[in-house]
Amino acid sequence: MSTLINDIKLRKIINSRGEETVEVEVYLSSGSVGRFSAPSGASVGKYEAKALPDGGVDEGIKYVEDEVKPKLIGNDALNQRKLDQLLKEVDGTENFSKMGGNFSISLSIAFAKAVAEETDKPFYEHLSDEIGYNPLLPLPLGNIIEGGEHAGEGATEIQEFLTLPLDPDSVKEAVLANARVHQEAGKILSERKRDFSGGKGDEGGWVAPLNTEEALNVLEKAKNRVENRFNLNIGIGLDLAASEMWDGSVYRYRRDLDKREKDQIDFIESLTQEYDLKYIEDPLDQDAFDGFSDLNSELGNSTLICGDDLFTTNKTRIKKGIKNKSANSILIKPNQIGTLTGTVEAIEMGKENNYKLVVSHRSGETSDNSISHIGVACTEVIKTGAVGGERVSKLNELIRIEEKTNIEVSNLRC
Ligand SMILES: O=C(O)[C@@H](CO)OP(=O)(O)O
Ligand SMILES: [Mg+2]
Repeated sequence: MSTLINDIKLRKIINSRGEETVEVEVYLSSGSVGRFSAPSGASVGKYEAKALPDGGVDEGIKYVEDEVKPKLIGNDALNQRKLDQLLKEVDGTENFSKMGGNFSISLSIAFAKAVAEETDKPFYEHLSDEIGYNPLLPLPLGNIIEGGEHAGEGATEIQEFLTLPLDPDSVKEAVLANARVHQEAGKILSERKRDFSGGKGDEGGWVAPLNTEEALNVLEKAKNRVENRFNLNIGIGLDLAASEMWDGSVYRYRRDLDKREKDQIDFIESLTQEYDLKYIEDPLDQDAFDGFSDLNSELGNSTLICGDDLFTTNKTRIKKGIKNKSANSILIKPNQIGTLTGTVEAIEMGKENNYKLVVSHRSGETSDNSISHIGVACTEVIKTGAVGGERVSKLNELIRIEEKTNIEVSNLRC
């Protein structure tokens, strides 16, 4: 076995929005190879790593070829922590703005996947051996109706209307359930709206001219049909991506009234009562730690209150959230923090404080399925859409892992 880094290849590819991104391959001297390609967000938190340098993918490739690669060749890929530290030091900025967080995360995950291949383990097994949690298949959050930054002006203001099977017998049953809710919602929308054209948003959710309650009614009807037909228990969730709605004094809605922070909190509490919401992501702006705490203390006993832009997978921000009791759940997006070590540190901090972890895709995805493996190794939930090639590449990987192993599916009895 030889885990010395022998070569690194970088190539420009496109993501699901047709935007340029990077794919990295790390070759070990044994011949084993690890590959990762980075996704990009549309609703980007202001505290995330900068995805690409100002000059885009071409500048990133040149920078990594000239400045980073020579320092990596010859190192042992087993030293994940040391390599990730090296990436930070070479870049030298707080947010990977020189190299681009998409380059650093691609290198970082590709190191780990090369070692996994060399040690003959699936990536999830390599990770869980390193980190020490029992592998479990994460419950999938499916995107059914989509709006906000992921769709046009005519769509809902709220970014994601989601479903979460709560106690499925298998991950396969859960993946199929979300896909069926998506199909049923499509049928309901075609029946009730003449101005629904069948369009979808960046993550495959339906795009329709609905206000928040109308969208939730469609979602509820669709999920009830699937629950009854297949005897399942499916929760409803929202990602409000509220930083995108916040203009500094109010949350802007096109079809509902604009809301000050207190009104936004009341609105979410009343929606939670009416629709029994089980998952609420980014209900408030990314700096509203106190407003998050109010919501968490009201709803946190029976609903996951999840911080995405609030935390940006960053342990300093997560620490602040824990101190303030701002949430009970953390969204994990590896490219927000730029290294696998940073990702694992965020996860560990969450686990130590009994937070639920949700590993997540980005709206501009590639067909890479590494986040499925991160989910199996260390998160209870995975958010990666319900349909669409770049989404199902991750969901189908979970089905494959389930079939090949006796790993059980997570269970959120809430
Ligand atoms: O807000 C989010 O949670 C994500 C993924 O759904 O969107 P984006 O990748 O555009 O940030
Ligand atoms: Mg989000």
